[in-house]
Amino acid sequence: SAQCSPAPIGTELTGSHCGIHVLVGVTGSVAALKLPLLVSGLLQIPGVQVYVVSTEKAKHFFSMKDIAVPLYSDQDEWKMWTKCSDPVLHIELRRWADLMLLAPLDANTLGKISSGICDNLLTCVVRAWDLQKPLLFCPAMNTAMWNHPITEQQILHLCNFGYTEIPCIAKKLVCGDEGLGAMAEVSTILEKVKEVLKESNLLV
Ligand SMILES: CC(C)(CO)[C@@H](O)C(=O)NCCC(=O)N/C=C\S
Repeated sequence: SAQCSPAPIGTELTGSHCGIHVLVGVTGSVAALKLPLLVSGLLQIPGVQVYVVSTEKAKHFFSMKDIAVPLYSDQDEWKMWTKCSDPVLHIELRRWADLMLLAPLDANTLGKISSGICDNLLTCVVRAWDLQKPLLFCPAMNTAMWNHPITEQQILHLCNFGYTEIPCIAKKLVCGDEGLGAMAEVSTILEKVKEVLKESNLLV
């Protein structure tokens, strides 16, 4: 589809827009260091435009200068909304997105989403998510966290909402532990996104 300049948030009325809008949610796993790689890979899918929503903790793992697309975080919500007639950022973002990709999804945010906690911009977007739109998530956490029984319970909750898991893989983790908990490879994530975009008739 024709390359169209991304309309700034707040001017987006609901209804059709050109391009495929992918919203990447990034949380505080060390796997967030892969965000620049993931974003540039997504931008190579024809017609895809990317916005990023980051938690505060995630920002420790990448540099904003390595992210060539708009990145929103908690303060943007409050900068944009000062009076009732102002746009609400997490609602504008849910309207803008055709697909949401939570990569990496850390243990903390997995827990919040599975129980409906929405105490920051990212979890508010997810809490308001239109379940007719695809939401993919890539768990990433220390092996000991992964092995705790609550992890499987919470992932099952997300799958029951209709979200798609891109399973973690076994690796020697940066903290030296060996085992499950590493985020899926970026190439795997990109293939899954393309597959889902085709299934949703967003990508030909
Ligand atoms: C960072 C990367 C991608 C390097 O290959 C890999 O180790 C990973 O996904 N780790 C995420 C697991 C994690 O958050 N560990 C936190 C403490 S061990």
